[in-house]
Amino acid sequence: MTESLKLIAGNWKMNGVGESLEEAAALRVALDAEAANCRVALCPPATLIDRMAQTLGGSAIEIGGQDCHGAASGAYTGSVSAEMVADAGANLVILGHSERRAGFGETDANVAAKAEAALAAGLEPIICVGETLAQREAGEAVSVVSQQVMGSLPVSLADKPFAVAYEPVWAIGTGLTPTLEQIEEVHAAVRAAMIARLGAGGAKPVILYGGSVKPSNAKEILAVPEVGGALVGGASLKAEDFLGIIRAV
Ligand SMILES: O=C[C@H](O)COP(=O)(O)O
Repeated sequence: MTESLKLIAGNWKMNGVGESLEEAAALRVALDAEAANCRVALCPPATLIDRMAQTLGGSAIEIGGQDCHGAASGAYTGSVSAEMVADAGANLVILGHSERRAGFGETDANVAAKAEAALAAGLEPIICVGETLAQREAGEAVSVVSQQVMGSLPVSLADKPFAVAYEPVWAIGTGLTPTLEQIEEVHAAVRAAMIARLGAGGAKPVILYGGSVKPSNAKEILAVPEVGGALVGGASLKAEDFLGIIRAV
């Protein structure tokens, strides 16, 4: 069981232009006035990291990228390296989100390479895993997620700060969530796989839950054993919604 501070991270996905930073500014004002009982992060599109860093500079709110390339530099048109993400002002980076695994063919090995690159750039990776609906219905959720953890976490993470996010694919953006028992079962399996992969280094990092987290369900989900925070999509786009989740910690 981890003693680490919970982490509430907002993944804006491919949403947001400059004026969206007003939501980040509003979040900052609120959290300047009432300190959060947890770590709080916003992960905007890469184009907004720099301006978000200016908007949030000096506040406790952390900033994450949504992806990075596994190579340090080179002929990879359209890609962004971990060093670029860090240089723009982020200290975290989401890796292996199911939308990248499914839409861009990312494998566990790709994700592990990206995690190595993130570590080299001084970024804290948030490594995502999760089963599809077909895999859950086939009774394979625990085995699929455990294999993703084993394959996506490089052993070099053992003594470094990082997080794993369990996001059932079928719960993302659907309004559906697993039962609390299902969340507890998979989080326990993720923890076991982290320890199997990293030894004692797998015991402490937080395991986030992601998938249709909102102010109305955050409290019960965050109270589940081994749920060390949340990776929030849609409900992170508006400061007031995101604050509702932060206040549930
Ligand atoms: O990264 C965030 C997850 O994909 C969850 O998205 P959601 O909260 O919109 O379901």
